[in-house]
Amino acid sequence: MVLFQLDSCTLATPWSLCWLASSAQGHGAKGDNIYEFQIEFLEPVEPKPICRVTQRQLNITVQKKESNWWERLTKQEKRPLFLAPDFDRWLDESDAEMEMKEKEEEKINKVKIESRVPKDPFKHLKKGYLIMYNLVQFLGFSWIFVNMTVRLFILGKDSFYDTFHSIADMMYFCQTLALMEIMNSLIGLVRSPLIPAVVQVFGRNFILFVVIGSLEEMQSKPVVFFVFYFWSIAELFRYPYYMLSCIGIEWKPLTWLRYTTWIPLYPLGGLAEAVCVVQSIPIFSETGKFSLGLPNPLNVTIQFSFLLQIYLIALFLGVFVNFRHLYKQRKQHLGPKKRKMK
Ligand SMILES: CCCCCCCCCCCCC[C@@H](O)CC(=O)SCCNC(=O)CCNC(=O)[C@H](O)C(C)(C)COP(=O)(O)OP(=O)(O)OC[C@H]1O[C@@H](n2cnc3c(N)ncnc32)[C@H](O)[C@@H]1OP(=O)(O)O
Repeated sequence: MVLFQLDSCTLATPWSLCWLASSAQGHGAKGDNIYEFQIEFLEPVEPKPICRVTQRQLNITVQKKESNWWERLTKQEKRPLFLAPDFDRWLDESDAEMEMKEKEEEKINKVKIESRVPKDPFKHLKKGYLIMYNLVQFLGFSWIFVNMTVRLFILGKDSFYDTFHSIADMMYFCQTLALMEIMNSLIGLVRSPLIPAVVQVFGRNFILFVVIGSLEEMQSKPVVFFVFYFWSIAELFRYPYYMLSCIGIEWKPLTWLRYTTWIPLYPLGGLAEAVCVVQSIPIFSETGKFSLGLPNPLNVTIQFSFLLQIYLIALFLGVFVNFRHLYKQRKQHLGPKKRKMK
């Protein structure tokens, strides 16, 4: 390794701007010494080279006065012994021409595509709305998560029993607002397919508003803690990911978290929701709440607890549908990128 301390790096001789003379103090093949070199270029170059000293090397970038092809680098025909080409960055005439052609074609294609796609006059409004929507949801779910975590640390297991009473209002707010996700998908504001969004939002809201919200007996059960906790952890990564994507920023660790945390959380969340439903069945049976007495000669009543048993199957299917959807999304965002065919 050669360590240099750069003393000077100049283009010498005022009568011709063809020289690069450099001198540096450092530790190299001749120990601590002053190392110098001079190059006389074939044609004139710009007078101010860019010098950059890194721990490993000294980079001097010299620009040609006129951008044309030189037959060789130095005026003297024989290449100086200390000079060697860097083939990693080497370009010959045909490489450079190809590169220029590709760039031009890319530019033309971009202009063609842009002129084909009609400009959306509400683009900024839509983006503004999505940023605000994601920000509000992020703040809401962060509040839920922090509140629950702090209560868990302070109260321990006791916090399980009154999760609903301290969190419900914010959860109602966030989950009601989440109905917009169905709307966003329906009007094509975001690229989410409709079915996973419907399954997600209705599935959660059914648990929140009907199974827990309508039965006081359910509200003090510890399972509520787990349902709310699993929901909120996932959203801590999802909404900031969306927010950044709205402004065209991708932060790899966040993308990874958004498309990975659901792997344990989705089955756990689905399981907690199923436990909720199972625990509510005897309560709905006893109270007869939401049971439908149909006006018919046999006097048949459709028990809500029976519908809940059917819902358990739907929940299992819903988890499967969304798990598959999220798996596809993960592959698309984190899987190996497909190379463009030339
Ligand atoms: C009416 C009958 C209903 C019957 C229901 C019956 C049963 C239901 C059972 C339901 C079980 C639910 C269990 C569940 O509640 C358990 C849990 O949630 S546990 C906690 C863990 N959960 C999660 O991690 C899931 C979180 N939720 C989601 O991921 C979404 O809601 C989901 C719809 C599942 C998937 O999202 P999406 O389809 O949107 O995929 P992407 O995130 O990849 O987004 C696709 C592209 O759209 C862009 N996008 C989407 N939304 C936004 C936004 N708000 N702002 C900006 N951009 C957005 C996104 O960037 C992607 O674009 P690109 O591909 O270009 O990157």
